[in-house]
Amino acid sequence: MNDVNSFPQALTIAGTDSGGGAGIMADMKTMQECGVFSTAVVVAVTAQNTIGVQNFQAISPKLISEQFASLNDDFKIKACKTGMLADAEHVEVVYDNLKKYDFGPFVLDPVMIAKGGSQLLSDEGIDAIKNKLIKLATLVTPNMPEAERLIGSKIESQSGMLVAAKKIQDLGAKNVLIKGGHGDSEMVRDVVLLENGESFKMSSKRVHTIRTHGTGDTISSAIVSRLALGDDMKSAILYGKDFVEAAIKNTIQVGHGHGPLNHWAYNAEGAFDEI
Ligand SMILES: Nc1ncnc2c1ncn2[C@@H]1O[C@H](COP(=O)(O)OP(=O)(O)OP(=O)(O)O)[C@@H](O)[C@H]1O
Ligand SMILES: Cc1ncc(CO)c(N)n1
Repeated sequence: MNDVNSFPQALTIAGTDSGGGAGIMADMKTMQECGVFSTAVVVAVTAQNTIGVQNFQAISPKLISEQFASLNDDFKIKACKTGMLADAEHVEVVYDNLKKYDFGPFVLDPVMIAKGGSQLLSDEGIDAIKNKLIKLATLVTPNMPEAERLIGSKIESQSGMLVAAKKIQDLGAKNVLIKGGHGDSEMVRDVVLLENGESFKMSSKRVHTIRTHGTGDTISSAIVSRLALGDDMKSAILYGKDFVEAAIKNTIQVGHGHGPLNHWAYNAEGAFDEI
């Protein structure tokens, strides 16, 4: 008999972006391009575009748990990630559900503030991630301000990024990727610390563009996709970096502000040169 769940399936647990460039929308577009079937637990709905977040509302914890149960009843999720979680109550309900079900390796993207400056997670929510949810994480992927918030101090240098990664690992995450997209240095540097103690950096030339909406969602979703396909953590992270780099470099002209990435680009590099 055919196994109804033989096709690789991944899950994003996050907020929607009506503008299509970040959150669940960026996650599902990325997973689609990476060749996995994507599913979603909606934690919050934002009214958002490339200019900013105009409003958001979190979904009731009951309905969030019902979404988890629906997925568990019918799918075989091979890897999952979280994005925008809104507040402490919602971090807690996600924690409870991730403890309850086996959805494979868990990538925690500790989304705190959108590119336009809006706060997408309350201070209590940040504490709940730091004290609880992070302990379930196979990989955590903070950007620089998020990493600083998690460790409670400034990161001043590249060696400081590795020290910070170690402190974040000590909070309970198995593997740590600190993303270096923020700032204006000519080179963008991400730092990785793996479960076995191996560390490495991923460097690329900064693309001078304001069209960087959803970079973090995109790299974490590409990593989750590769984990769902069976990659080891290091290969999945290296793939994620290549995927997001192509998506940033091959700009598409959409929206008036922090425009979305080109999620087709990795699979079609060169095809967008004339657009
Ligand atoms: N301008 C850029 N040029 C090249 N690479 C970039 C640029 N901005 C971000 N990146 C890369 O994109 C990935 C995501 O990094 P970033 O620090 O932007 O995450 P983020 O702040 O979580 O994103 P967001 O909150 O918008 O989703 C990293 O691999 C980073 O190196
Ligand atoms: C819903 C949502 N999730 C994440 C981000 C961060 O990219 C955003 N701007 N909006």
